[in-house]
Amino acid sequence: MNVDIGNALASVASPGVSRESLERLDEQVAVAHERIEEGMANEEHGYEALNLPQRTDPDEIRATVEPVADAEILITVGIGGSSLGAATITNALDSDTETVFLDNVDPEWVSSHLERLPLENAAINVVSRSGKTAETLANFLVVREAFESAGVDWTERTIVTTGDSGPLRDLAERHGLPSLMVPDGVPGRFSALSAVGMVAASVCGHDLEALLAGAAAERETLTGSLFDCPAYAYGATTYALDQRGAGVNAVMPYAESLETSAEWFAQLWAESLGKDDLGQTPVRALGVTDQHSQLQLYRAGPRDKLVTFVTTGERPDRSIPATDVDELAYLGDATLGELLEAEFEATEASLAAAGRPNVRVELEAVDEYELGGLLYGLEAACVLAGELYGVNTFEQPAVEWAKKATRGLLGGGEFEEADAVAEKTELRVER
Ligand SMILES: O=P(O)(O)OC[C@H]1O[C@](O)(CO)[C@@H](O)[C@@H]1O
Repeated sequence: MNVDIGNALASVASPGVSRESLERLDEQVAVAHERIEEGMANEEHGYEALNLPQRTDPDEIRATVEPVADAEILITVGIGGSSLGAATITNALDSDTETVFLDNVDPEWVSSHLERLPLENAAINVVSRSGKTAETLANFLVVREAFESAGVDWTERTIVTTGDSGPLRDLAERHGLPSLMVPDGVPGRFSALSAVGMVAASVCGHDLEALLAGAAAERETLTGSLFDCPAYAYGATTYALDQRGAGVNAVMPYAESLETSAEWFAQLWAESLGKDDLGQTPVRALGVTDQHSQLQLYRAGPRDKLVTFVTTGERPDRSIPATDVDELAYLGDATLGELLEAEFEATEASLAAAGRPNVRVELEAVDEYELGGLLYGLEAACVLAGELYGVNTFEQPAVEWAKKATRGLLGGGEFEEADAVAEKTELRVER
């Protein structure tokens, strides 16, 4: 990926970061880079994620998924990092395999999928690093029952990716299910380039080697200066802007195929950096659509935002039929792709003209190589930002309270805070 941070400089935007500030910050980037390299060399928890390009084994993944390689439909049961990486990859690329991601326990939504899908042509990709996430296990039990009701032997259609212990590992061993390991030291939101994200990619027929090659090429760009490394330029610029008041980061890919990548980024950024009262709020946006939804706020609302555009280079285009409608004469013989590109450039210029900081993350295409580079590059940017914030990038303790309260409310274990949930303050305004 390439990064253009020009529209985030103080000379054009407020909040903005001066070139001199970035040069001073570059000294911290160099120190942070040393720490990152040390963490990678020592295979330390979290930093290990940046070693995935050489750790992940495509042959092992392909061999494991071979029993379901013919699936016309792949149902992935997981949540957070155990779903979003796989969804980012498979939603970005064309495949003959239909993918469904059950990453919520909305009964109507789960039932609507299971009732419409021909389960005899489907496979189950159940993913959980801990192997005990309530939503994933609950949905898996529901999906398994649906397969049984349809007379389909789920044990012949299920791939498991989990840690070396826990309920899901036990289930895989008990039923002799094909399984893969979630690599040690890799938090879920950093695991897209492991089996966690690549089992689905493999079943969909995508080029695993190209995904890893793109990531490996991005790994090679990690140097001690933000001026030589796109990932560090992005991580350092977002940090510097947050320090100057841009507490919101709206990620706006100009491609439907990359919409899920903004959802994946939201977890990566929020769960890694949102600690000790610090962190930048990710917003999922989409170009051109959110020009008609959120752009008003981005251009004229509070000066508390960075907009991260993601552009995609040349892609298949489609012509717009000629028209005699006078108001549309400006379209001329433009294509849809040319219209989208013009809208992106106009929106980028609109924010710059209004002094609103924005950064362009550029892909050359939407293919496995570029996707691997994007995933890796944004992960490296996040690790750098975490070093600059001084937070523990790779843990997420704040999510545990609600999990324990949920178990308490369902009677699944002693949890004094469950009473606090029951005693919540109310001021109901009823119709
Ligand atoms: O892969 P698991 O263990 O099911 O966890 C799913 C998700 O839940 C979290 O642990 C947060 O609760 C995320 O960090 C993780 O990606």
